[in-house]
Amino acid sequence: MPSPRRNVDARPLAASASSSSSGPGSPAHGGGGGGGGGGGGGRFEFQSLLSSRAPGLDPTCTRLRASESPVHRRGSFPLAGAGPSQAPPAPLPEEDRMDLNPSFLGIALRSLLAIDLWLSKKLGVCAGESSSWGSMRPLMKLLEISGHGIPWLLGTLYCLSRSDSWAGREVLMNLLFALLLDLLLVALIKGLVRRRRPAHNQMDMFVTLSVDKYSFPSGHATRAALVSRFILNHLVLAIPLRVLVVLWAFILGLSRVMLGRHNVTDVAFGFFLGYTQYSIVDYCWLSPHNAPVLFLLWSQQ
Ligand SMILES: CC(C)=CCC/C(C)=C/COP(=O)(O)O
Repeated sequence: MPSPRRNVDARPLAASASSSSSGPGSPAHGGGGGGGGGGGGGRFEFQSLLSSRAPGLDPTCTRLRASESPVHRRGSFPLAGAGPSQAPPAPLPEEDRMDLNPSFLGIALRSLLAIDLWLSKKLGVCAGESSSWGSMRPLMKLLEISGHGIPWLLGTLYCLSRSDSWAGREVLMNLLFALLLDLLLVALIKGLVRRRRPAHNQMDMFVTLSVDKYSFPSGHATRAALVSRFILNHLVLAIPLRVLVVLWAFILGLSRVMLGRHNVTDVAFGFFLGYTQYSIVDYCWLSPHNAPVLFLLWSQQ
């Protein structure tokens, strides 16, 4: 089991350090302050800086435990002068390490993640009854139902059963296909990514699937983007109604974060995915020409 102490696995460096500039007078020499000390005598602090700058050192020296926060890294390793009698410790397993010199992309992603978590927590103002906007929670939950999969699936099936024109049936059949594709893709990605919902979320949602314990991407956001793009492209609506459809999608996405159900990136990616899903549906548009069996079967119902 990894030690709870925030130690950098820099043990191979000890030998190099003894022959280089590090010593009791070196700035890298910690003297035990700041929690880096422990067994094995004196310890070096801030080894990450030292090892990342020292040329020719073993790159494995620049690694630390993966469970540690990068902002709290604090290196420590036995003093070079601790004596050659100490047996060289076994290296940490690869999966228990993390690069101390992450790429620019790594830094950018970590920063984005930190901003995402911070912003999502700030915006989660309806996460509980006692939250600052807790009184708005019932309204947010109503919005949640307006973007839930069940009313959309049942509503589409109902309209399909009532439709008496081929054109109407074609559009509804494609909406049904779009909704099913959305459920499938979201479940697949949620199952693959397995990002937990924010800690401040109360899991009191109306009918969920097992993958809905995960938050990335937001299924409501994908549906909002998909359905609103579908409606705007296939229903002839007056401008105010078109604006209302776009507003509904946007507010539904925002409400996911306000309810504490999602982080901002879950919703942003959900919008992107829903928008893309519509392009897929449009590309594979089902019609009596390319899917005659489907339409014949339905018309015999
Ligand atoms: C049971 C059916 C048919 C759909 C589940 C819909 C649902 C609960 C999606 C989760 O949405 P979020 O990812 O936005 O929380």
